[in-house]
Amino acid sequence: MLKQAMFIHGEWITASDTMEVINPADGSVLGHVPRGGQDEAVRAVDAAAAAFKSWSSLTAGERGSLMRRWHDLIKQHTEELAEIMTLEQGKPLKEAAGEIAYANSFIDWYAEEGKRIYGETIPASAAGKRIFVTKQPVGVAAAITPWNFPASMITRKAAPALAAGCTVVIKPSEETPYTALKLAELAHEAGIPAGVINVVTGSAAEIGEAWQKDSRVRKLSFTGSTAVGKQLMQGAAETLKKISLELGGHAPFIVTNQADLDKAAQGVLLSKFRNGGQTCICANRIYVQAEVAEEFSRKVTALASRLKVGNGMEDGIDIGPLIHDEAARKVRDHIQDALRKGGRLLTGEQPGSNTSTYISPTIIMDATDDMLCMQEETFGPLAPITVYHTEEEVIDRANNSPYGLAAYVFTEHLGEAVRISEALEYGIVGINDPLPSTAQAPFGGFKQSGLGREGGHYGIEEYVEVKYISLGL
Ligand SMILES: NC(=O)C1=CN([C@@H]2O[C@H](COP(=O)(O)OP(=O)(O)OC[C@H]3O[C@@H](n4cnc5c(N)ncnc54)[C@H](O)[C@@H]3O)[C@@H](O)[C@H]2O)C=CC1
Ligand SMILES: O=C(O)[C@H](O)CS(=O)(=O)O
Repeated sequence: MLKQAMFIHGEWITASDTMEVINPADGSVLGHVPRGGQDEAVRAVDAAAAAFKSWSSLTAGERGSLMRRWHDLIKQHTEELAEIMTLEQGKPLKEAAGEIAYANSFIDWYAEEGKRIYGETIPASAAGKRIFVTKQPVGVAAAITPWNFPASMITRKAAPALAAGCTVVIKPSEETPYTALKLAELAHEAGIPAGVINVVTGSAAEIGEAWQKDSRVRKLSFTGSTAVGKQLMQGAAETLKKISLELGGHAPFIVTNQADLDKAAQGVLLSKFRNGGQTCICANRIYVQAEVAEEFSRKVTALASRLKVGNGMEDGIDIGPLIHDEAARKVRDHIQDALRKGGRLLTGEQPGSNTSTYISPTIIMDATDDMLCMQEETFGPLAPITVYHTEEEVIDRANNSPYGLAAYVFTEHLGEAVRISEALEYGIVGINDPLPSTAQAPFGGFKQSGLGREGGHYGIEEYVEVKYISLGL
């Protein structure tokens, strides 16, 4: 089930130098994948460059049909893919199966969208000329992806790339390579030609550097931390690649005194504790209007305290382990800092009570803006709640962040919803919706949360070049 090899030009490549893949549920070794480096990175670009001409020469319909077969195989293998994901990433099986469906929805959507990469004609200002605008695939696209969504962060890049006629080289996170390798195996089984999809495992720095320097790589798409994103952007500048960056977030979650408090409390549960809080768009700062603060905090605490934490392979688990000890340590640091600065623990992790990768959903009331959790992304199951008084105040506090990925506002008042959502400096705003992500909509952030969009017709534009043809008659 777990491929212990890289996938380049339709072949499984092993190596004597390998990297351990750890099961976050118990720290056991799941297997070993090749520690690829510069040579393997270049070999993958060789394969993708060699396959580009034939792949881009297919019609969009022919590429779409092959993508449809890939989609159908992924659907048939959902159970196996979900098990692989839970073993290497930790999320509960039901959530992993949900991610497989979400990942597959990008293949489904872009198998069709490739047929709608329209150009245009423009009335020429000069007599005897005709102006045509066409769109062509950029070429070899490199995708570097994170561990928190091991399937969907790959297909959110590979699907539009393939549909547009590009070929791809993929480096999954060293924490979660097996999901990516299984997706590549199924693509091969679907008949997607050798070299169109290549997966390289190994040294992130070496592989990343090789792809940044390689002029044949015309597009770099990255999902991960803002720090690494900035580094890749600098490297991509050397050969002026097109770049898409989906980076960190620090989402404000606003509950006004006009909110349906049951809906808002459920919204916190879905936004904050999905994937154990290890998502870039989960609620990080909860702002509740003073008049409803106590009632709301009681509701959300009652819901959160019922969530079951444990090994994602077991039935009935709502929150699995965090990805590794370092991630768990950061969450505990945020909890202890908040309590030291006057936060009130409503439910969850008592400081010093636990050092494992399992952290109970934790809610802290009376949060203040000087707390670490109110300034930097926690990436774990901690929900700090702070009170606000006026609409102007909450908009200013919500926007006071270097991040601008997702934000949420819960209110039943239409005018309030429109005013606040328009004033929020975020690329994604959920109004009474804690789960906005979907294949047909543009996902991406303002400020230091990234560049470009993934999903929807915006997402395929990232993989084409616009060509203007001027015809003199
Ligand atoms: N905006 C979004 O959609 C998402 C943002 N993130 C952000 O990423 C962070 C958590 O994910 P991580 O995987 O730990 O992020 P990370 O940035 O450490 O790693 C992401 C990917 O980049 C690779 N990488 C790391 N250093 C590299 C280098 N020097 N050159 C080339 N590749 C390199 C890693 O191997 C991995 O494949 C959080 O900050 C989270 O907010 C994560 C997922 C989605
Ligand atoms: O990496 C992430 O956190 C994802 O982009 C969030 S989502 O697309 O699964 O909502």
